[in-house]
Amino acid sequence: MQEIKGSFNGNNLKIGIAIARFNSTVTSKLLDGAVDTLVRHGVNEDEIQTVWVSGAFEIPTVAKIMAESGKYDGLITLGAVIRGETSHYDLVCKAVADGVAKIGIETGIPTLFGVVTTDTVDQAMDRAGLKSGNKGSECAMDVIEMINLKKSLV
Ligand SMILES: Nc1c(NC[C@H](O)[C@H](O)[C@H](O)CO)[nH]c(=O)[nH]c1=O
Ligand SMILES: CC(=O)[C@@H](O)COP(=O)(O)O
Repeated sequence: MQEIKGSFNGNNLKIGIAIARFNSTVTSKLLDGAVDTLVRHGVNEDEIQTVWVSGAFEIPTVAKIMAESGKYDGLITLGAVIRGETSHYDLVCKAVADGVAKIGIETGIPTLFGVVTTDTVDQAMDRAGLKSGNKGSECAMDVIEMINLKKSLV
């Protein structure tokens, strides 16, 4: 049986990050985790470009532009959608998840979903480096693996 696996070697990779300012106390920690993990796996920090948008809802638009630019081997999207009093949470979450998912499929550029969607601030913070890990760091590992997996498949 032949197994094809992606390595976690980030050397010479160009990574784009689309990140929301909304809940920046959380998203900035996601970014720190992502950049730290990318660099620790060989990505040159000068080859990481971060693009800030207002809120998570704007992420798919910018990420699609980045994917189609040809400048990046892979993308990470980072945001924090925290439930409020209305149904807005559900609409934003679905729009962002659906939008980000299409980017990788439509463009072939590995695009990771690093948007935490939580009921409380504590849950979001827990996933930005506290007891539940750092979603940004997880996406950094996974985008490197996906890029290298793609290289071995095409
Ligand atoms: N409530 C949250 C938002 N809301 C803003 C939207 O993302 C969007 O910017 C606005 O609807 C204008 O298009 N955004 C988050 O990232 N997190 C939230 O909790
Ligand atoms: C995720 C959201 O859009 C939400 O935080 C907005 O809060 P609210 O539903 O109370 O307007």
